[in-house]
Amino acid sequence: MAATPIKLAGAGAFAAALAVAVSRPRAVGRLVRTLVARAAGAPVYAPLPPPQKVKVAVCQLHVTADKEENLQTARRAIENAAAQGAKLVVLPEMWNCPYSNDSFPTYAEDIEGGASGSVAMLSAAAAAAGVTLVAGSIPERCGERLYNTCCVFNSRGELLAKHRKVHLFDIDIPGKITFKESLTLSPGPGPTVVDTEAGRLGIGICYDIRFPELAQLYAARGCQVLIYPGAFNMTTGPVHWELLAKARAVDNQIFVITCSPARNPASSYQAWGHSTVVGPFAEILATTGHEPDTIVADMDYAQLAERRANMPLRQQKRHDLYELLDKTA
Ligand SMILES: NC(=O)CCC(=O)C(=O)O
Repeated sequence: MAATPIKLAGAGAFAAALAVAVSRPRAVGRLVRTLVARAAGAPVYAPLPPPQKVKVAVCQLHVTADKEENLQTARRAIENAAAQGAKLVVLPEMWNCPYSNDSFPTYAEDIEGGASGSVAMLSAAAAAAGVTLVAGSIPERCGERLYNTCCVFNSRGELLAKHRKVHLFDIDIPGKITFKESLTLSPGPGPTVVDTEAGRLGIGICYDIRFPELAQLYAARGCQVLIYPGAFNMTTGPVHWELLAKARAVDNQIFVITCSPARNPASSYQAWGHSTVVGPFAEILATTGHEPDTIVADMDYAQLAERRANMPLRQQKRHDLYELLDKTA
């Protein structure tokens, strides 16, 4: 006797689930993908935090061959950013050493081992300033390999995540610029999404910005900001640096931050500079030239929903014609 109502309730629930599945196939697809990812042990991200405003400071640092000096410069910049009210602070690519294959092995540090002077300073500085710190990048040594690695700290100085540059900068424009990071560095294993007090961040390093799929993947995972510490050069910088930041922003209707070292005439690699904060309508919120500088911008995450409602690109995508395939979810 007791079995009948249970069976009926089961049939009712099945019918209801079938009705939802038929009327909302995409929602069901998302649910299935989430369950599969969870079963495979992949990280499953919480829904977006409520809209909030975040003041970001982007520190375009003067980088020299003197590592101690670079550490002090970075620490002062973090303090200065916090004094201006920033809750999120961003540093440039390779801020603790000259950007060169000769330097990477010499300046590399073992991040996991905890012996790293740069990481100890960054952790202490983030905690003292009470900021979320996207700490640019430094050369990381891990066993036999070197990586171009960005560490992210919370406001207690805890290391939240590490992004190892996924796309290595190997280019040859004869007579202009030739660089081959792969001579010394290994590519990182995949994308890095970090939930922080300053929002959900997707991290890329410099050349990573040229690959739109990585940015799309971050947007699909609910990132509010894409952050690219980078050191473009005097050939590609003038034509591509701002264009790429705006392109990633407008394609994904998302905030984009780029942070470069300042140009140093004494350096073998001349960085383009021009660190920039871009809004989700591809509008420049803050930018600078090539000198050492800290720029500050207010990001209002409510604008993400607003821009996406005004121009509903996500809903208008033709999923029947093309689809982003996230192989790491
Ligand atoms: N450090 C880099 O990845 C430089 C990338 C760059 O300059 C480019 O044009 O791309």
